Amino acid sequence: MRPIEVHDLRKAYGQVRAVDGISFEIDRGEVVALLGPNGAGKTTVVEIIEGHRTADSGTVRVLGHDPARRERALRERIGIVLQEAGFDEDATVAELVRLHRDLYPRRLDAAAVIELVGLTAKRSARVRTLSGGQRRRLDLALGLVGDPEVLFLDEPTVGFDPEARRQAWSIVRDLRATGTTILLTTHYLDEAQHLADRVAVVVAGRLVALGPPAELAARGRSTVIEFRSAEGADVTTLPDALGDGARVERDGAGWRVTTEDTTRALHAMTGWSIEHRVPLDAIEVRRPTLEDAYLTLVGERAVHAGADEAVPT
Ligand SMILES: Nc1ncnc2c1ncn2[C@@H]1O[C@H](COP(=O)(O)OP(=O)(O)OP(=O)(O)O)[C@@H](O)[C@H]1O
Repeated sequence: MRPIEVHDLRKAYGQVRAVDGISFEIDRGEVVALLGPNGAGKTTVVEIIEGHRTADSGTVRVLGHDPARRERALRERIGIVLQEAGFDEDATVAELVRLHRDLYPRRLDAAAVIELVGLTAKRSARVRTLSGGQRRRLDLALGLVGDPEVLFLDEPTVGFDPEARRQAWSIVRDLRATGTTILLTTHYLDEAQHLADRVAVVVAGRLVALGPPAELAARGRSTVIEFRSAEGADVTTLPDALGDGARVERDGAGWRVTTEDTTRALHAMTGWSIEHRVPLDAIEVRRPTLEDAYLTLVGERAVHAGADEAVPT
């Protein structure tokens, strides 16, 4: 038995098939990141696994229990770190952590957890005086203090400064090392790349990819060629010059070409550049990252589904 088992999960809201047949399992001590555009169905999947929503069909087991039954015996063994959990604003950080700790049979030391999330200096501060990032650290402390076997993290580092982010990542890695099973949602692909043993990409209620980040990034044999061009340069004829074997996309101040035939693409691009007098400034040829793979996956699915709302985030 694995700590999390999900089989053919389905959930519709009226006509919207929010979750449309999703299956996956997570091993003990494994970190899985759920990725997907806004409205893809991630929250619905996670909340069904947490026992906060009920599925229309399919089976879910968390530590062998059906979470829909909301048994105390299960709740005591899982930790949930939500965004914007409601707190008693007048309580202090230390009071809240201790109160929370008392709900669990397996407990960590409250002061140690406060230290772990970097809130020791704020331990006597009232919740209402905390900054946004400090509240999120408190969320994390409350999720950890019951020493959970399975931990759910909902966009755990939104609003964190870069140092706090690194600190949160290191906490997650330490937890994994002690055998905690972690399911997290994130829109930060670098976070998924750093933390996740496997990423699960959900688009329009379906799982379109599941695997280690490096494996997903290396899927296919494509290469990414990036360049900048002067303000107002006309790049409209470049796709024709490249033909069907390459994709051209705007990327911030520059352009990104994705191709499986690097030599041919570079040849076509330099020829086009000279002919049209558009210099390929800061040209760079690189292996695709998880972000490239994700954008390709989400872009393809959006085209297939005809869903113009499936915009990558
Ligand atoms: N309570 C609800 N009632 C009706 N429709 C809902 C409800 N909850 C979610 N939906 C719809 O189900 C789909 C999936 O929503 P969900 O919140 O699971 O997506 P998500 O991947 O978590 O999105 P985000 O990244 O924006 O948080 C969306 O089309 C959403 O509008």
